[in-house]
Amino acid sequence: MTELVLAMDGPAGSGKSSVSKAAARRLGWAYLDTGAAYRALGWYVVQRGVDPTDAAAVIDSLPDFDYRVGTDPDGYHVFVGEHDVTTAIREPEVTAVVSAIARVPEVRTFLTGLFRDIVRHSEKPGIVVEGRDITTVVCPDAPVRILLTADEAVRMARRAAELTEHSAAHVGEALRRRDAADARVVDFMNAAEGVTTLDSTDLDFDQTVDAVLAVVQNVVQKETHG
Ligand SMILES: Nc1ncnc2c1ncn2[C@@H]1O[C@H](COP(=O)(O)OP(=O)(O)OP(=O)(O)O)[C@@H](O)[C@H]1O
Ligand SMILES: Nc1ccn([C@@H]2O[C@H](COP(=O)(O)O)[C@@H](O)[C@H]2O)c(=O)n1
Repeated sequence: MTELVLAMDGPAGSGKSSVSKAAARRLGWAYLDTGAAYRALGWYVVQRGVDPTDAAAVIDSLPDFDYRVGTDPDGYHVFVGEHDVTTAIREPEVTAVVSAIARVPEVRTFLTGLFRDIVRHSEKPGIVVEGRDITTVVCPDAPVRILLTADEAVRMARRAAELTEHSAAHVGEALRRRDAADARVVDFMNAAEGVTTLDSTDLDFDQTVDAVLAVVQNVVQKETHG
């Protein structure tokens, strides 16, 4: 049973996945990427020939959505049924439809239940859970809650630096469009009460991971020494 939850939210490209994974590795904790589930559902409905903007049809797909995700930061795999979709869910075709899936309230309720189950059944001493509504909806009582931000231009530059066949302008525009659509559903640009904002604009990757671990350390010390 997991003792400690580190909840992390932030906009696209802020570093949630990579920083959470590295933090989980350093802490010896589990790691849960919640965006992977929204992406996998997007992949699944497209495979079934369902229009991702047809909310009723998407809801009809939920009972057969057989989703499994690894929580080991070193052995991370995403399955839908027998299909390993770890790579496929990162393709631009899936990224383009995921916000339409994520705005359906029934989808959010279904996946939130699934995330809470995974957290409950994790056997590591702690778990890092990252997404858009983890600090506010999925794990609002987590002892450590962080909003990871970075200036939009910096996030775009980091994304553009990744190997891709698309131009920096295209990558940047897609990121901005997705954030705008997602922000209509959940607020991940402003920290809720009690959530620590960590701005990584002027930090490199290792400094950002160190800053996350410092927040965790702080909370653990307070819990231990009162
Ligand atoms: N502080 C940092 N300095 C430099 N590069 C960083 C930093 N944090 C993250 N990165 C890099 O930025 C890119 C985006 O990070 P990542 O994929 O973790 O973001 P994300 O918030 O999970 O994005 P998305 O929501 O789109 O999945 C990656 O290439 C990552 O290595
Ligand atoms: N808690 C979450 C996590 C993700 N989403 C939606 O999924 C998309 C993909 O997320 P990534 O973190 O992999 O980029 C994201 O754009 C959201 O539409 C969500 O709604 N809530």
